[in-house]
Amino acid sequence: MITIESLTKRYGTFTAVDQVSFTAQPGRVTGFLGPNGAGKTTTMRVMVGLTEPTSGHVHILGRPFAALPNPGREVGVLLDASAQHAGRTGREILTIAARTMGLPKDRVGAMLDRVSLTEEEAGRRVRNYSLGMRQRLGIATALLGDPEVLILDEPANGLDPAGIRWMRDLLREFADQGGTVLLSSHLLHEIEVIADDIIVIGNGRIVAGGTKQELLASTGTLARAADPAALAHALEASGIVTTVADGAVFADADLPTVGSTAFAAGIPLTELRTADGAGLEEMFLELTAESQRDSITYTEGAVA
Ligand SMILES: Nc1ncnc2c1ncn2[C@@H]1O[C@H](COP(=O)(O)OP(=O)(O)OP(=O)(O)O)[C@@H](O)[C@H]1O
Repeated sequence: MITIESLTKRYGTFTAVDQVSFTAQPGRVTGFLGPNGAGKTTTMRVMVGLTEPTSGHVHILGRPFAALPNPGREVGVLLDASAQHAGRTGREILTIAARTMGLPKDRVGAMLDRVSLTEEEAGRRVRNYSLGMRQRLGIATALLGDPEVLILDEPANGLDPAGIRWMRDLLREFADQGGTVLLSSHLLHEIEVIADDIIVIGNGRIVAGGTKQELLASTGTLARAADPAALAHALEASGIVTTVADGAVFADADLPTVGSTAFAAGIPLTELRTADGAGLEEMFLELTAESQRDSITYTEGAVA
């Protein structure tokens, strides 16, 4: 289990991560989705003690990373697959990591098998690896200590569709055995394919969260008004759960209910339609558009 509470990271006056809170549960794959620069890497670096937070806490298996007795055996981390020593072979990298963690040598061969790197590939220097091979090696390193928790930053980068399916199966198996997986991506489709739970971050703030089924549900209504906050407030006052993303209000209610509630509150709508399961996609597309920073509203109750 990973618990992030009110995490904030500022660089000077710039807030890279703003009051981020969420939980990654054991037995589940949690996807951390956000466009480039949203704050995913910064959040993950704070999780594993590489970046000091401005405020807030992260607990992994109930403790801060630095307080874990043998972090390598408890948390498998892949933050940058290209950061491996280019002059060493894949097998050498794993062997050194295994020695550092006090693991038996046969663990190296087992992990190479697990990530489908052949003998010949394991003997090649990493500088000659494709990005996909580096990701596989990075995942082998993360799995080496047989950890309970995996933290993987963009692990599907560079994998072809078959590679993404392979990773989905590997992470599924890991979670089915009770492990906690947190993986980030800037691609909605990748997260849809791999994750059970999805946390969406935009411009440093969490804008949505829940199970994949909840977030991709084909029910719900998208509405727009000149004052989206007032519309969201009126809907919430009628007991309708809403999420606001850059002017679009996603309401967990049918179209007539949203229309009549807005009408009763005297709020003219500029758009009203069934979300058609596109709520998450639409929200995400808007997040990826530029200059959204100050217009995203975090709605209490929309985040797991
Ligand atoms: N050391 C730093 N100093 C100043 N700004 C930083 C620093 N590290 C990150 N940032 C800024 O914080 C923001 C979040 O960056 P981060 O790398 O966490 O985003 P990300 O979601 O991982 O993006 P990507 O998908 O592009 O990797 C960016 O605007 C980035 O430029």
